[in-house]
Amino acid sequence: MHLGLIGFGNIATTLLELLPEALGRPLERLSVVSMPADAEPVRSRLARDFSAVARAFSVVCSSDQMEGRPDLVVECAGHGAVSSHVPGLLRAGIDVVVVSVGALAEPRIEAELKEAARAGNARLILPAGAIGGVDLLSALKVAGDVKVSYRGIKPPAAWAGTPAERAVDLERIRTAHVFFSGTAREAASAYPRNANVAATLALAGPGFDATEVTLVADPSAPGNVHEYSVASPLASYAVRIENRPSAGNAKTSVSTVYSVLREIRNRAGPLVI
Ligand SMILES: NC(=O)C1=CN([C@@H]2O[C@H](COP(=O)(O)OP(=O)(O)OC[C@H]3O[C@@H](n4cnc5c(N)ncnc54)[C@H](OP(=O)(O)O)[C@@H]3O)[C@@H](O)[C@H]2O)C=CC1
Ligand SMILES: O=C([O-])CC(=O)C(=O)O
Repeated sequence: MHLGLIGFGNIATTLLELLPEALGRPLERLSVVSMPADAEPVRSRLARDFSAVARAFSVVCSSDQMEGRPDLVVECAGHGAVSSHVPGLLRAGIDVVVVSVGALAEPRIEAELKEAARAGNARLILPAGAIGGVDLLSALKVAGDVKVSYRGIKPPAAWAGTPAERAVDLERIRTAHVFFSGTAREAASAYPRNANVAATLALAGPGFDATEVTLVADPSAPGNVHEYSVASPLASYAVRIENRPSAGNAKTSVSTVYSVLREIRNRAGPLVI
């Protein structure tokens, strides 16, 4: 398999630690798209820590410079990287797993990605990411009248550097504070590194403007907690997930990496589950 990776941060590097054992064999090639200033450090890190991951490596600064044709590309860089890199890959017929799902909250980006996938006969794959139960939601949606309400609860440090800082004194709060209530579109746009799951629920379910979102900073949170409920004429259910944050990024739950790994294993192995 030739795997492309856009981004070389927490998700990408944790994924590379897991890949050799998960796949049981090295990739044919790994192509990494990094920011220009990061290219040399990424090359050194690949040679030092990840030589067992692939038989060949390349590091480029733009997705159209990737050597050969990847079988699959994983975007794990952020909302900006989705609009710069993903439409071109899809138009070229390359399937892409987009982890920064919240980028689709911008209607122009959602339309462009769908148009590009159609034009290239490629698939835009949105992983479940830090949550589960998306399969049932996506199935129920077809029958109509599905309602989704989501609550994202993280320790205060995970909200650092976000607009939550204007509503809450993150360093001093002692109890849980709700600092945002609104739609999934508003949440995904304002919290691009923290509310991608709200976008995933919206896309699998009733859409960005009909998905209710509440965001909470809670010093007692047992990790990054995602709670949501689904009501539909066919079934109703509620989910609560207590995720461990990643060592490399408190905002990102480590299970997100395993969700990406699942997409790759489903692609590389004989069984899809
Ligand atoms: N669907 C889901 O459930 C979840 C989705 N996410 C999404 O995944 C993203 C990545 O998470 P994580 O790995 O923890 O974040 P990190 O910040 O650790 O890593 C992101 C990396 O991507 C790099 N990068 C940014 N823009 C580009 C670009 N245009 N081209 C190439 N590289 C780029 C960054 O470089 P630099 O630091 O130099 O800017 C950084 O090294 C998050 O921003 C979020 O959008 C996260 C968690 C859950
Ligand atoms: O990793 C998580 O817990 C969820 C997250 O950051 C997001 O939805 O963007």
